[in-house]
Amino acid sequence: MKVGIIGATGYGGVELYRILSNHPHVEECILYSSSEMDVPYSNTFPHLHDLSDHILKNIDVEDIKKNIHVLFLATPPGVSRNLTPQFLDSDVKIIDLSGDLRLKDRNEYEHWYKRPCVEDEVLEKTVYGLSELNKEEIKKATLLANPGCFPTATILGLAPVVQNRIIHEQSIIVDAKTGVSGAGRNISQATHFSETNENIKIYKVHEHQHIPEVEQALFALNDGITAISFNTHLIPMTRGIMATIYASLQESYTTESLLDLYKDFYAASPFVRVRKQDEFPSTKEVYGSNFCDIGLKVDERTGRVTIVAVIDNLMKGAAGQAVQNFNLMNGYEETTGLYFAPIYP
Ligand SMILES: NC(=O)C1=CN([C@@H]2O[C@H](COP(=O)(O)OP(=O)(O)OC[C@H]3O[C@@H](n4cnc5c(N)ncnc54)[C@H](OP(=O)(O)O)[C@@H]3O)[C@@H](O)[C@H]2O)C=CC1
Ligand SMILES: CC(=O)N[C@@H](CCC(=O)OP(=O)(O)O)C(=O)O
Repeated sequence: MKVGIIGATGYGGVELYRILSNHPHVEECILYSSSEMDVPYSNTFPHLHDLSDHILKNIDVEDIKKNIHVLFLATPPGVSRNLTPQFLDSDVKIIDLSGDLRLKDRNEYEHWYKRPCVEDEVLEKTVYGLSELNKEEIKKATLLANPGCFPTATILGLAPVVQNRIIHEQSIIVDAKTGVSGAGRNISQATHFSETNENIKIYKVHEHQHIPEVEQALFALNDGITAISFNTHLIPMTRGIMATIYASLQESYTTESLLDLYKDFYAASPFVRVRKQDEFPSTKEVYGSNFCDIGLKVDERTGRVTIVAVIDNLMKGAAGQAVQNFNLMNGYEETTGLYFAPIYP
């Protein structure tokens, strides 16, 4: 299998390379850049010195069509919208890590991403790639939208109680935190060391582009879902997302019964680990891995449940999940090249 990565010089791209260069079914990994051509990849990433002899290639669509079986787009929003349609007449399977193809309603995309949406033909062919909810569809996909980092943690944290109508659909509040690598490799004032170190900042208040993605996925599980409250915070760490989720219970449930429900719901999902009673996951416990760990506790005083879901934004939130989808799309075991322990401490 020959794979290509466009955006290989970014954080999502180099994480894809880390996994795919050790994947047993990948014979060749070709790396593309729109800004650095014909130079060794290890010039951009010296930590790959002696490990990679790859030379960055120019993005030539016709050449990719001839040489690549699966193409990963680890590119900023707006790039896939232009590139993906050019592959519709080919056999190349596309896995897009950006938000360009995730929303089925083009008006929602244009509202939240503030740019024109891809054409309908592309949206219709695209499968949303959260394997814990739609594995069979993913197996048949040729065009795949890899979920966003916050939506991955939030949807996995909520799916069992939403689908089983255990919570009041209008009561969902998501308080999410992310490490700085979620903003990509480009330098900006918001991610500058002096702005992030010893600091915590809320951002995109009520305006985060992941809100419609979470609502779209939850609505597919339960048509009573309306608008959710969802906010994000930037905190001084490199990797990791924690979504702390609050919702009101329709009836009284014990923590134990909800944990059992989650364990059943995710019994066939190798990358979701439901924690024991009174054990809550931290981001370090999934660092560098493709796991999503979930803990929860019922608050009997308020009739609400607190659910905590953690992921590594570059793994289960991006590259790891993209390879999980790659495995399913190509008939490999879902865990191939991905089932390893987090880096700890
Ligand atoms: N970082 C994260 O945790 C997550 C990111 N994502 C999404 O994944 C995508 C990649 O994110 P991330 O790796 O963090 O971003 P980065 O900014 O780190 O990297 C993006 C790469 O895209 C390439 N690029 C930029 N413009 C173009 C263009 N016009 N055509 C082709 N390539 C281009 C650049 O490489 P070059 O200049 O060499 O072409 C750059 O290295 C984004 O859409 C992001 O929203 C999703 C989930 C989590
Ligand atoms: C820290 C930080 O800025 N994180 C980004 C993550 C977004 C992302 O990954 O973009 P997609 O829309 O392609 O999923 C954010 O909150 O917007």
